Amino acid sequence: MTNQVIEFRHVSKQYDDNLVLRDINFTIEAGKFYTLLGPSGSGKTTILRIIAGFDDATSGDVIFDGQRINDIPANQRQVNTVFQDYALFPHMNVAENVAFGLKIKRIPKEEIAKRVQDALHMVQLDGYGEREITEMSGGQRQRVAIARAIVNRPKVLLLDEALSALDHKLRVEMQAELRALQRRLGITFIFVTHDQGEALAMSDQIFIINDGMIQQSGTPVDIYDEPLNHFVADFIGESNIVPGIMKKDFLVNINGHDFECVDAGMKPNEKVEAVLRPEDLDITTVDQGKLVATVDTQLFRGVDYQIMVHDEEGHEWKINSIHKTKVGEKVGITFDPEDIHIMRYHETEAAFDARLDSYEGDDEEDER
Ligand SMILES: Nc1ncnc2c1ncn2[C@@H]1O[C@H](COP(=O)(O)OP(=O)(O)OP(=O)(O)O)[C@@H](O)[C@H]1O
Repeated sequence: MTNQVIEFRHVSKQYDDNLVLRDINFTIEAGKFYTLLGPSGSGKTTILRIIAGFDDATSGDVIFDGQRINDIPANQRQVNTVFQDYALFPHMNVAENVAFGLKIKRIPKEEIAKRVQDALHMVQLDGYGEREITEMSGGQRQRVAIARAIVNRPKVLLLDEALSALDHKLRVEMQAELRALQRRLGITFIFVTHDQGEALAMSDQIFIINDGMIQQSGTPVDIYDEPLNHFVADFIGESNIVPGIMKKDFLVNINGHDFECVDAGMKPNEKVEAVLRPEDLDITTVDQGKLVATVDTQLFRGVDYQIMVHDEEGHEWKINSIHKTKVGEKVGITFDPEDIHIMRYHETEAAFDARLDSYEGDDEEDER
């Protein structure tokens, strides 16, 4: 038996005729940091709400510590949730906010005082108990919300877009702090975000969700280096995704050119997609290049240049390079065989593409 704490078995969720989760299966182990990552409306919050007991699965089993909990009410589950807006009580001070749930459970006063103090210590708010919520900054309120959740000693802490109300600098600080807190507490965190950088930085394990389905699960490095499909390759990091033909093992044809690669096991002449990350491509001279291209735009970004080029067949490439070019200049593009990542081509991904295009048109404000 593993130290598995939550399992979803064939969980689906339907609102009227809208199927928002489609046969979700996963296991969550004790003591790890998980992230549910996906675009707005993909079903992340619905998964959290089903774990918390705020929503029912339409079908399938939700298992917690080996028991089916579909019919167990939220207040009897060993999970707590930190909401995006923190949901603190403005008329109570910090300690009263943290103590609230324990008072309802009629826990003796002395024990409440001790547990509140411990929880505030965990989130580095020692001595702030008497402060009014209105006197706390955004980052401090975030910590109060976490203290209020961990004071119940849950086995699993659910965090729904918990950092999105913070400005960029504070958000990055809180990412590191949350990660450190999870390690100190040793409990499972399940964190929901649509920010891929946040997910890569914080997680032991990421579940990529789109269209009510898990597209891929794995460590941040696995997902970045070995995206399973077009959606994941496009959603995580930046990429050039180009159609290709796998001529034979270790040889792929892209835009009419043959390139050595490190992938094998496809049928001869199988249609594939090749992913090349901009940071794995570089600019060289025309005669040294594996492809010849013309520079369209160049953007200085401090550490490097982001260069857009088009090759002789007219295909666009994005390249991150420390080498400066000139707009209109003819250059060579280089990369190594291991920089080409081959994915099987799935017809259905045309549908993902269409959805992604409409998603990219939204800005973050519209997503909420
Ligand atoms: N109570 C509800 N009634 C009807 N439809 C709902 C309800 N809650 C969510 N949905 C729908 O379920 C789908 C998934 O929503 P969900 O909130 O899980 O997405 P999400 O990935 O968390 O998105 P976001 O990042 O915007 O919060 C959406 O299409 C949403 O409109």
